[in-house]
Amino acid sequence: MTNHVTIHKGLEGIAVTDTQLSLVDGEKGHLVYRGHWAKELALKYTYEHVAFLLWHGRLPSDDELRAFREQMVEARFLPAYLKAILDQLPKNMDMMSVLRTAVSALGDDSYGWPPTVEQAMAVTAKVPTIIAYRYRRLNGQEPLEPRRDLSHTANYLYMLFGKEPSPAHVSALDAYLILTAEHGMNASTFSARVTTSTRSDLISAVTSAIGTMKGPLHGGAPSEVDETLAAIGTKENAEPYLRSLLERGERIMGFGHRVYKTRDPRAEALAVVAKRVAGDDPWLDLAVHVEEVAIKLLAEYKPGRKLYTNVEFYAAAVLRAVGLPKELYTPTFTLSRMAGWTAHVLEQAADNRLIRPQSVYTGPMPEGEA
Ligand SMILES: CC(=O)SCCNC(=O)CCNC(=O)[C@H](O)C(C)(C)COP(=O)(O)OP(=O)(O)OC[C@H]1O[C@@H](n2cnc3c(N)ncnc32)[C@H](O)[C@@H]1OP(=O)(O)O
Ligand SMILES: O=C([O-])CC(=O)C(=O)O
Repeated sequence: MTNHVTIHKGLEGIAVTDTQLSLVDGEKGHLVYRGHWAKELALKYTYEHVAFLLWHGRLPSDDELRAFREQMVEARFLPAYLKAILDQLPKNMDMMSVLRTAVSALGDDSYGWPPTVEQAMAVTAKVPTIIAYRYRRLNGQEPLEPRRDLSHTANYLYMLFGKEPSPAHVSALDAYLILTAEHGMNASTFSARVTTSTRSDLISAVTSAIGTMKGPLHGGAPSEVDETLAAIGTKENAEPYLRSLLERGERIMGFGHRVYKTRDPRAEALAVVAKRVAGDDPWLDLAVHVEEVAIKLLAEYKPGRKLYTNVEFYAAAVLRAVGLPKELYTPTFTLSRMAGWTAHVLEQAADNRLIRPQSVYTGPMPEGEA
């Protein structure tokens, strides 16, 4: 019977659920969160507004936002046992593995089934504190407690660098966190939904998602964009460098997308944010040139594949401009996607069906009758 099953490797083009959370239109290059253009949300609102929107289905009133912020602030602090775990982890464990472990360790019995908005908020609020705690320890600095008077985004930068960030840096990072908060059935969100579909808890779902986010074909790309630019070094070297990469059959990080067959609308928006926050950085000037050359060469080497800039290319530019080191690019992407993953967990749980696709066995059969 399985012989008649069609195989869809990578589940390309297969819809596994309906969703109220986001529309990713790959042909038109549109991204909508619950009836709002993501790029407009990024210009007008804060991360807290968008988390509320994703979890509750509408933007908050002023009073609701105030109460919501207070709850998020209360949830930012790490329990002592988690700090002790973080202190025990080996120094050579990368930040995504640290996050996966620390988030998993939060999973006490307050995270029982069914998942709730309170649970989503409790873990989302702690992720910046976990990253900053570990970052400062690794750099030989005393970790800082969260500040109650700062927004989610400003407090993250404060806990990392020990000084209140400039409004320009906060609004640039908010724009990035909003633009990457949610993105349909991407690989890590799918992981979260598969885990939830077994009626496992929210912490387990987020832990699955973090493991999936880590890979260089998904959330791991922006630090590799940084490395590519560093290796290119000068505008003159862009074409020979990228050509030799493509000749060797390698991929140019920050380009191509499973859904977008045009420029990713988030790349469009982040290029504007990057220009605003890092206008005279020669790195950005080089990035704009590299983008132009990469698109030209991808059309030459991969005709008809429609490979354009994805979110990760200018994500690297914005994250660098606000002072983040490249080992924090993917963890910061993870921090933003917490709102999207947990919103999907809530949506999956509300109308659950076990996700269990088929596979086609191609191995040998045992000899003799069954
Ligand atoms: C937040 C995010 O996850 S955004 C994506 C971040 N990832 C990256 O930037 C990594 C680089 N990009 C890629 O690897 C891919 O474009 C992906 C994984 C994002 C999407 O890949 P898929 O939908 O599976 O596309 P697929 O692998 O089928 O690629 C189609 C063709 O284009 C090529 N291609 C795709 N992206 C690239 C790239 N960045 N550089 C060079 N060639 C590429 C493939 O080699 C393939 O060529 P072929 O048909 O000759 O074999
Ligand atoms: O949608 C995808 O496949 C990857 C992506 O851009 C994201 O998760 O933001």
